[in-house]
Amino acid sequence: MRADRRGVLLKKVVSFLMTHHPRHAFLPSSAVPFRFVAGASDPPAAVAMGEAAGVLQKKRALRSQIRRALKVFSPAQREQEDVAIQHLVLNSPWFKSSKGLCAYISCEALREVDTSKIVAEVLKNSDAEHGMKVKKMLYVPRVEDKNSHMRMLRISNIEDLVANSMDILEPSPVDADQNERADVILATQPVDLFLLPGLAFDRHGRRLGRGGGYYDVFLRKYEELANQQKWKQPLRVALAYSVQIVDDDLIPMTVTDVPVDAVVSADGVIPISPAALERM
Ligand SMILES: Nc1nc2c(c(=O)[nH]1)N(C=O)[C@@H](CNc1ccc(C(=O)N[C@@H](CCC(=O)O)C(=O)O)cc1)CN2
Ligand SMILES: Nc1ncnc2c1ncn2[C@@H]1O[C@H](COP(=O)(O)OP(=O)(O)OP(=O)(O)O)[C@@H](O)[C@H]1O
Repeated sequence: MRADRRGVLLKKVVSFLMTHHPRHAFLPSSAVPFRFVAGASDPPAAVAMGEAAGVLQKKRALRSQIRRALKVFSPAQREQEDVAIQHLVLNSPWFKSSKGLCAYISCEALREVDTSKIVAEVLKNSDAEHGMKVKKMLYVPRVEDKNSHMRMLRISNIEDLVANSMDILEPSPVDADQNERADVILATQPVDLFLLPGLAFDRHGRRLGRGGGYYDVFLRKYEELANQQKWKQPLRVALAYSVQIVDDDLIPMTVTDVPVDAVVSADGVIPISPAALERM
């Protein structure tokens, strides 16, 4: 196929997906689900992998800007927002009704929105002593290698976590009885909620992570699994301090970047996708 015709065809496909694909139609950017555009030779690999120099530079600059803003963010304000965000999550119907979730274990040094209260609540509810309550499955990240490979492993106790080389708490691959921990990708039951970290977010669902690609790879993999299994897609909910919510034209999105359905900040929940508008 001639290059110009190929371009027109690609534009048509992209335009169709932007208006017809239910999970991504809300995002007016170049973020098209990877599997829809990764044809035999369309588009060129460099574009498909989204690593154009300009994009990389823009992402790096924005990461530095947000890191600086987080550094000067006052501890009192941070604590107030941590309390408000966790309160919003813990009291929301979509969290209360959740049967299984993947959440990050917040790291103080990275100045991430605190998840300790949420994690404690989920673990408390899955404790045998609280057998009357709804038991939620909790999966948390474990970095396996530097090739953007992260697994989400099930924990049932806060003691299941140990600090890794980056000083982030993560589960050991085996539990106290030397049994392999359940991996959410191999689980027979779906999760319905992801609580996501990141550096910057906008009101259209764009998300900028720390640059490892760990979450983008994982989220895409889980999306494919849910489609294969005919499970409902989990809600992707980002937790953000006020200084992490940026204007709409600042976060560049490429085909591998996965948008979020909603953002929770201290000011409230911002539902973005049709799924979020329906469920939140
Ligand atoms: N709490 C938490 N757990 C997580 C993640 C996360 O973002 N937060 N991850 C999500 O991927 C994975 C780990 N990836 C990470 C990627 C970068 C850094 C980090 O320390 N970044 C420094 C800059 C390092 C550098 O570029 O020299 C930073 O962002 O300040 C940490 C974890 C899995 N677990
Ligand atoms: N599904 C994928 N398949 C292959 N490579 C990917 C995929 N998703 C992201 N990557 C690659 O990972 C690298 C980091 O991507 P990016 O800068 O978007 O990460 P991030 O969103 O900041 O990090 P994270 O996803 O961990 O929060 C890039 O080189 C990107 O092309």
